[in-house]
Amino acid sequence: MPHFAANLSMMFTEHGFLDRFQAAADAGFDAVEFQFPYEFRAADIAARSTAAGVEVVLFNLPPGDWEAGERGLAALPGRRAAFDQSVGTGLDYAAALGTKRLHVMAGIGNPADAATDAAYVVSLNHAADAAAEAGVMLMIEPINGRDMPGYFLNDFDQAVALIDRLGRPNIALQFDIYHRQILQGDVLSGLEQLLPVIGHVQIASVPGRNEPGSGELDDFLVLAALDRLGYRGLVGCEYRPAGSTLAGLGWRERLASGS
Ligand SMILES: O=C(O)C(=O)[C@@H](O)CO
Ligand SMILES: [Mg+2]
Repeated sequence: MPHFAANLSMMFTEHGFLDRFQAAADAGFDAVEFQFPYEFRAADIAARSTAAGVEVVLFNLPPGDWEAGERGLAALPGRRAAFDQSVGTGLDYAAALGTKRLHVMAGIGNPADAATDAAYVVSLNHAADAAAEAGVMLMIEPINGRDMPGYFLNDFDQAVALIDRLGRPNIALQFDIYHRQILQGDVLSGLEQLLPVIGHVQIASVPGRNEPGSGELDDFLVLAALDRLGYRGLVGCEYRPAGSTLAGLGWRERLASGS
């Protein structure tokens, strides 16, 4: 059975953010991830994750001005200084929380635009240098255009070609099964082919983005395939519980029992 991390931006939202660490631990998780921790002090988050005994395995770099529509800065030609600053902030939080994986959001932009593509490459190279010094892996994640219209990185082939082109050992693919199924399906072949460049996996049902096992895909078959393929990394539960978080956790027992 894969090693699961509760996504605290989507799960346990019955509690305030800082209380979600203990709630996840009480529900049997020893690892958590979340999207943006930046409205809280890193020291306060570290105190809560340590007290709860959960490892913080992944979060995102600051995404720019979310309210104004920004969804990451890496591919924005005019936002290089802000991107560099976001790398510093993300790495400071990672050091305080003991986190070894950071997701770099690309931003809204046209993948066919040469200046945008060039900005993305320069940004990722810069971030990879800084992250390598800190022993941190950077993740890039294709995101479907229904959830995030106009997102620059919206294709798995595009992401893998970029990882190859950059050739940086600390840049890997965040394979979100939910986005993959919406973007192109063929999930099992994708996992098998891309395993060497996968640094983190996330899961949610499609199309509802709810608990695994509640959508169009046989999520249990996919999770079994991850085991069979030898994936030993984390699987982030990046789903919105259909009801209460605890009531929705029965999928773990169903997975364990194979029913
Ligand atoms: O939307 C997703 O999928 C993510 O992994 C987020 O971190 C991006 O906001
Ligand atoms: Mg994701």
